[in-house]
Amino acid sequence: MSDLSREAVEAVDTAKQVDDILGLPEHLRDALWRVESAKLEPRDAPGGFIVAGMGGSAVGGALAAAVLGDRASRPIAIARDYGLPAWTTHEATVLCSSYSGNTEETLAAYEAAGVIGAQRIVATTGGKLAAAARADGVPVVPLPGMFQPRVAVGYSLVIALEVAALCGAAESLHSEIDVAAAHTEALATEWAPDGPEDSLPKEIARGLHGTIPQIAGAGLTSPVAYRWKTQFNENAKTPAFAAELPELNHNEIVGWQGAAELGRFSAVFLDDSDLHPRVRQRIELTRGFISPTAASSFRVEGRGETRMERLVSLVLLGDLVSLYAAVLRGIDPTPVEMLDRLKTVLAGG
Ligand SMILES: O=P(O)(O)OC[C@H]1O[C@@H](O)[C@@H](O)[C@@H](O)[C@@H]1O
Repeated sequence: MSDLSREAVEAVDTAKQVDDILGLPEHLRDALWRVESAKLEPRDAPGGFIVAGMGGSAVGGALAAAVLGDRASRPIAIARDYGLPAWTTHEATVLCSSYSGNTEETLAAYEAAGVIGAQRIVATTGGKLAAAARADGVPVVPLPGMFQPRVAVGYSLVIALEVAALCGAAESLHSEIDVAAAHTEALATEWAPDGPEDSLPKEIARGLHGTIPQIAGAGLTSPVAYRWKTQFNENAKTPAFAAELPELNHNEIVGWQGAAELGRFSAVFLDDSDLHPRVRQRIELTRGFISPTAASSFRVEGRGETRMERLVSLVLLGDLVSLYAAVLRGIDPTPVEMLDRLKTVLAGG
């Protein structure tokens, strides 16, 4: 059962999530247009830039901070909680990002930003967040309403980048985003179900099948590793873990000694040409050290010239690997029953 053709994918992917994932290049372009159309007023924010959100909406902020790297000129923080960092002042800009507009942590952070008097900007399809923003006169970047929240990662990434530029936290990457969208299109074709049966995401999905993957990133690829982990959780419905280099060389590497006794664990190292040379050396060495106890391991490098291209290529790759992993398990990647159950219980209490 290792068929990952279009027919095999459609047999389990009832909601056609695969086509939404493959729409990433278009999402990047559409997000640029949506920010432009929202006509946000540039406002210098010496207090830094905070992205408040959860899941796919938060990871867009983390990916944006990674793409910017040392092109950021002010602190950029991600708030995945009911509140904001203790240092937040009225001089900060807070982007409240929630696809549904109904995520309670993000709604609480939105309120907290209002109490502090920080500049607020909202990105959402609607829900309570849009209603609150409307009532408060807070500008909204409207999102298209036909996706699973986690599929809208291209939107949350680009909107965070654009708002970072508008509030003086970083230079504008507008043209870099545009070029990256075109670059990603070619990858989407190559890696789609209709593409070759031995394409990179299909090969990785087959290699990880039946294992618990640990995804390791560093620098640019750290938040991408986390994205892969969460996509494995939500799409493939398996445990998965993310770790960072060089930190994992100071603890986690030792744990691999016991890996084979406890189960089938695999590793994916997300490499990038721009990483510190010693980190790149550590990736290769770590992969060699863990190979006796790892069920499988992969080292993949982002494709493209710019940081944006390379990061987006790895996001797309991880999204497709997680989807193909679901197909290999014979399950529909779209529903997230555990999350829905938890939300129902929380709503009752
Ligand atoms: O972007 P919103 O709608 O706030 O969702 C944030 C997160 O919520 C979770 O419960 C899941 O649905 C995730 O896939 C999603 O990324």
